[in-house]
Amino acid sequence: MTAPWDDWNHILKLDPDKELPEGVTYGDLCATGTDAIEVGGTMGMTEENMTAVIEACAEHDVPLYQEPSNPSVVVDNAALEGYLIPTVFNAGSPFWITGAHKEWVRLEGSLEWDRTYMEAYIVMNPEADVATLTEADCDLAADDVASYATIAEKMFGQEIVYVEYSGTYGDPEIVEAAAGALDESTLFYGGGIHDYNSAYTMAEHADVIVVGNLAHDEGVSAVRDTVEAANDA
Ligand SMILES: CC(C)=CCC/C(C)=C/CC/C(C)=C/CC/C(C)=C/COP(=O)(O)OP(=O)(O)O
Ligand SMILES: O=P(O)(O)OC[C@@H](O)CO
Ligand SMILES: [Mg+2]
Repeated sequence: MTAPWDDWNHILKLDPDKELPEGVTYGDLCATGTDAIEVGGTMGMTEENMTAVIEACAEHDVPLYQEPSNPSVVVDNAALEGYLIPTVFNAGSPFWITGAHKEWVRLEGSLEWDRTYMEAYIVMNPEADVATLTEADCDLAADDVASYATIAEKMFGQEIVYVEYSGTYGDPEIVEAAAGALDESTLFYGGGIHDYNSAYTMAEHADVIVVGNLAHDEGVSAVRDTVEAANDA
């Protein structure tokens, strides 16, 4: 079975609650060579700001995915290739593992299963909004992370495992341990990637690197450097 992310190296994650640097457009960011755009963030998400970013990226030739942080912000938009739905394996409450998902299905009745995909998150930065919201246990050693990756793949059938350091650069040895634990599943890494070298180091271990804040803080050429590193690694 082939999956959309099989040949991705780089994802650009755009946060609808954040501005772009002066003079930078969504079109410029879509043209950086990134393999896919994920629209999402933890705080400040609304249907309106999600839709605005989706529409701004819609006319550009890059696969577009929504990554909703809760069921109430999921938008139905023809420009979307699909939905990447988080589940947080190290969350403090089952709501962020299965509860939000159950509510989504209960409210919707049925979903577009053929374009709904899961991401098994392991949240590692205790300072990140996603960690506080989900009360994640971030006090994890490399063998803990590797074991979460193993159960995600082998016990829960997750096709994507996502080591998430949102806002800070992670420990490459931990990412390496997660990579070593996976046979089939695709490893996403995100957090603190800010230049060619930081991107290259993580892309040596992860299948796909995710770049977020850099787009909002620095802009196009910095993002392009990370795409180049992801493709080189
Ligand atoms: C069932 C549905 C439709 C949704 C549930 C989705 C779940 C379980 C979400 C929990 C994890 C979460 C909030 C994911 C959002 C994506 C993410 C990790 C964004 C990064 O957020 P940060 O960078 O920490 O936050 P800010 O950018 O808002 O500061
Ligand atoms: O914003 P940064 O730190 O690049 O993190 C990217 C992404 O993993 C956030 O969900
Ligand atoms: Mg963020």
